[in-house]
Amino acid sequence: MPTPNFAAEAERIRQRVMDTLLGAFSELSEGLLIVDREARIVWMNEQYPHHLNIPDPAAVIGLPVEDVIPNSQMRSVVTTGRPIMLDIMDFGNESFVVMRLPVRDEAGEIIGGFGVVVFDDPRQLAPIVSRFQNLRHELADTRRKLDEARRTKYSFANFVGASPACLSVKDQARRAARASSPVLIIGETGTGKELLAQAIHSASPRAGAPFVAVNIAAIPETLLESEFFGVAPGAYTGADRKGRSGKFELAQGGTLFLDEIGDMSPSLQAKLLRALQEKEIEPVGSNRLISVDVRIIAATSRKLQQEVDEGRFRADLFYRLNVMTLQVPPLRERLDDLPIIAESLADSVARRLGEPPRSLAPRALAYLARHNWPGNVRELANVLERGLLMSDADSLEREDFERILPGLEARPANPPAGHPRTLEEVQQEAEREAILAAIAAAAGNKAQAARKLGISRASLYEKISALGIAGDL
Ligand SMILES: Nc1ncnc2c1ncn2[C@@H]1O[C@H](COP(=O)(O)OP(=O)(O)OP(=O)(O)O)[C@@H](O)[C@H]1O
Repeated sequence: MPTPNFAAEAERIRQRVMDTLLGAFSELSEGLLIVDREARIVWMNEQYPHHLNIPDPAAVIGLPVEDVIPNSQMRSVVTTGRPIMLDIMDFGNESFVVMRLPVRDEAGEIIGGFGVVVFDDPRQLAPIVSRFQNLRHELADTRRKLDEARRTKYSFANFVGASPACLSVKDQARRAARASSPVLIIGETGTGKELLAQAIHSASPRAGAPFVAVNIAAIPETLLESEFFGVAPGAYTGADRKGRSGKFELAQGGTLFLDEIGDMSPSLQAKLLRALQEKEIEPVGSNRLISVDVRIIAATSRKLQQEVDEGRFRADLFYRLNVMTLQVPPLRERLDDLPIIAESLADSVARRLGEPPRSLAPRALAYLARHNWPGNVRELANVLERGLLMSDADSLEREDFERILPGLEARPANPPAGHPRTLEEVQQEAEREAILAAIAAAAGNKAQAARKLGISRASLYEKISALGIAGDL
């Protein structure tokens, strides 16, 4: 229990601190500043003008604080009434550690605020300041990389191919670039859907604004809504505490590419439809609507019309997205394009690997044309990269690819599109394609592929052996 003596002494000390604190700060601190409730400078201690390179201290009285200290946060303190207990403030080449507090009158009304430079010599705080500066540099670097990533890499020139099917897709894509309505790109995995989406964006009037891609199949369902619409400050604890912009906001003025739209859950489909109709989004945990001006390009490797017919995809969203539709043919249906795509990919892969360029022997190309290419152009790029790494010769030969894709000579050459086949052949081909595509999409994980296909792992293995596709995996 404090004695009466102690209580009196404590009160005396408290009173003295209250009376002299500001004076002590003023003497000890290299900077003390007082502003009124409009954030105009009311007073500064003697030392501060020297640090701020102010020749005539009297001349700054009455000026808005930012006119004198551009990075000052005093206005926020007097507007919100919230103190900023510790902050690093930059001024020219110097960094000060500062504390800012609001000042209230007897009735509790804010009448102004004061800011104190707690440390003016960053050397005293070298470890903290250098960590802060490193973090800031890392942040600037990450922002720059993000901006680069949001710029498109591809234009129509990168979509290689001269087959009638390819030329027709490119032609439609060019037309889509001139329009502003949504685009739906349908095609198997690796056929170049994202490449086309980027090319459309780069040739559109939105080219100067961001291109933001979201792969719906790659993001857990529980995170998709916040990924799309953002999070309001305070809605979550932890890393999202401060709030975060969603992909819609990040794509403001530009294009949002929604890959694997067929994988979207019904509840998110409803929210996406609302966002497209109203041109407004509501971040998670907020009741504020944000206007968005975003062009949607959606892509799917599923038969979306069938998903609609079977009730898995909303018809109204489908019609909204299906305004301009591009059907990208699989590689096996435009084998005429294989040599020119392979040449172009071999060059770019060699450049990326720092390898000398190689040619592709005609027999090698003929051998590659026998493959079914369930992973399409992406798979072709991967096979060429492996071929390049395995051989030092100037020209890649059929034998190089026999090692990577064994057993193709035993298989009949791919029939030209439209070649009549028996129903059994068609069924087997469809199963073969679905299985290879599912395994490619699951990056070789058979359990995951079986789940996607809706069959057990055992029956997946049975089918792989019955269809003779083990060599393709
Ligand atoms: N016609 C083409 N010419 C040159 N490169 C192509 C072509 N089509 C696709 N590619 C290349 O193949 C790779 C896969 O393309 P992309 O990612 O656009 O396919 P996707 O259809 O979006 O695949 P997924 O559905 O799996 O996301 C990329 O490296 C792309 O540059």
